[in-house]
Amino acid sequence: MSEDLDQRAAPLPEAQWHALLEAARGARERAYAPYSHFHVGAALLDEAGRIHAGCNVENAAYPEGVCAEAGALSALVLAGGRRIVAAVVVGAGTEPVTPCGGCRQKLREFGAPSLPVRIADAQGWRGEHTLAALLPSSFGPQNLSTSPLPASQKDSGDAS
Ligand SMILES: O=c1ccn([C@H]2C[C@H](O)[C@@H](CO)O2)c(=O)[nH]1
Ligand SMILES: [Zn+2]
Repeated sequence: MSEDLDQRAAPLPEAQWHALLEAARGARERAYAPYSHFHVGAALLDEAGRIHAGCNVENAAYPEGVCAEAGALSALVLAGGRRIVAAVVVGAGTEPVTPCGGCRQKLREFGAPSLPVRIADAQGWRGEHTLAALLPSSFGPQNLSTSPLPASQKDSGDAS
């Protein structure tokens, strides 16, 4: 196993998970969801150890609404991040909120199949999934000859 894969396999310290949870909860409080009333917050840890948060932003033209994960991803890219190391999504109700299909693909652009995605609600953690479990047999940057990823960061589409 390469050093790169070893690093990704190392579990994230709980203190960092907690910081991500707090960032996602804070973002969720800023959600603009007057139509669904379903407030979501997300936080992403990048390769430099920085946390980027986002909330869902709905629109009177319903399909133009943006998910919390997409907002956090934009913040990560704007800050110069290129890798997602860990992700947290915080929803509202009693059912855990996992990222929608579109967001799973968006996360795949900057996250390895081994990316851990934790789900939480007001009570606390509700589960952890790899991106590979959420998006099996995924299509990612490594599938294109124009992939922006260096060889060391490419890994097979479905490995977790
Ligand atoms: O993982 C999810 C699931 C849903 N939503 C948003 C989209 C919409 O604004 C509202 C209801 O689907 O929740 C997110 O932001 N992230
Ligand atoms: Zn989404």
